[in-house]
Amino acid sequence: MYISTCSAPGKVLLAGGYIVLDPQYSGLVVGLDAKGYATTTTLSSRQGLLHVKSPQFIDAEWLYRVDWSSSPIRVFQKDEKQSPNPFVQLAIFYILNYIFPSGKHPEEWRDLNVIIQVDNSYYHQPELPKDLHAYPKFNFLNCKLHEVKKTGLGSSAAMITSFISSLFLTLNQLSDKNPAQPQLTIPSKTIIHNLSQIAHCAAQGKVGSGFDVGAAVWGSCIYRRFDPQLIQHLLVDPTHQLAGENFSNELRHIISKEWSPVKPFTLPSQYRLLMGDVAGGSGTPGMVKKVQKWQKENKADSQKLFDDLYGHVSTLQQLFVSATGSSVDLRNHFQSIRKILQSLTSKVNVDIEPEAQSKILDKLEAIEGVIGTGVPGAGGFDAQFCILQNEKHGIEKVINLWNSSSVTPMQVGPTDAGLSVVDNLQ
Ligand SMILES: Nc1ncnc2c1ncn2[C@@H]1O[C@H](COP(=O)(O)OP(=O)(O)OP(=O)(O)O)[C@@H](O)[C@H]1O
Ligand SMILES: C[C@@](O)(CCOP(=O)(O)O)CC(=O)O
Repeated sequence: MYISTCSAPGKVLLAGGYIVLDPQYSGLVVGLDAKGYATTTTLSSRQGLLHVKSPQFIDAEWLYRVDWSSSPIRVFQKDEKQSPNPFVQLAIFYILNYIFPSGKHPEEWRDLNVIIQVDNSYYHQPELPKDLHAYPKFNFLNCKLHEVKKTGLGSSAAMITSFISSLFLTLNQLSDKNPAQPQLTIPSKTIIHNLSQIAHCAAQGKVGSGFDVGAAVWGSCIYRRFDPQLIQHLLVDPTHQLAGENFSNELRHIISKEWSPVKPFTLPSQYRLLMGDVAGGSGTPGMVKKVQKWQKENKADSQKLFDDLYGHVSTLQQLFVSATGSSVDLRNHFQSIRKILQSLTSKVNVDIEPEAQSKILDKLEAIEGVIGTGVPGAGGFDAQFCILQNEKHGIEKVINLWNSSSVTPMQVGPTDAGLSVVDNLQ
């Protein structure tokens, strides 16, 4: 029996929302120590079955059957009544077609059991009962997956990346005559990154910037989008998974390339990143659509606004990376970014920095030691971020302000580590 657990970090796009969709610009992404985990165990049967379970939710269990007779291999949900999970189904589709390009039922195949777990910070948690000191590491949320309130840390990217990674390691162990301890090397991480990006785009039905998958594999980074044309022809729909005869070869060809290298990034240790959950969440795809429509209709105005925005985002990146920026410089750029996003909010008429969030962010900025605040990524009602000097006094003031503003301070911090093998998941 083989068993492997992988973990992938969550993300916060501190600066670069919307512009990061265009490869001429880049975004500043911090990886978070809130992680998604997947544990794959081999079974003794070999019927072409994969049993996947997400025990933090009601009815989150899926049984898949592999159809080895078609080319490419297809993956069907056995119980039609169970609500589909295209992210999981397509992750299986892409990894199997990558590992078994010949399409024949492989001799070494063993049925698989996969458990998905994610850290509590990904989801808004109910208030802690008085008699409980803390929730268990993977709290049972007593609701269905589609009903949960997300905080915006990138659950689907962390899930899909850790899932593909643990399947990748287990299937390689099965194929290997002398299997060693599973390890993630840079080339294997590149393969897992590329497979995860394709599966994630196919499940979302569109090619996003992919910074969340980038952070899930590489951790904190300066992220530049890959060319969407690279993968467009490899996106299949979750239900039929129809593709040409040569699909697996094309997939392997594209997967083996390095698409767009990320630059690693570390938040300097004199600063602290805090996150506050506003129990909202936001509909990123709808917001992106509205911004893109406005862009098309207002070419000159939007070009200027995006260029101005990137001016501040790229200077921030340089100041952080070179460690040359004074806190006053950093603060000025963070404030300018907020101003531009506020102007985008009113031009597009979409809540990128909603008034309710602005009020709290303004108060945060008035606290001594705070250098930057905002609603990350697409904005809206996702959790707020606050970067400040790593000093007890200021941190306490931020926490007190959040507590008195119905914002819940979150138990998350930055991590530079990306995708990892976990030896002992408690
Ligand atoms: N714990 C989980 N178990 C199984 N599937 C999950 C889990 N978390 C996320 N998913 C899959 O990802 C989908 C959510 O994807 P969606 O793109 O809406 O979230 P997201 O944008 O990553 O969230 P966030 O707001 O955290 O960035 C779910 O419908 C499900 O298919
Ligand atoms: C608006 C956008 O640039 C960022 C979305 O970030 P988030 O999912 O809100 O963290 C979209 C994208 O990059 O795919």
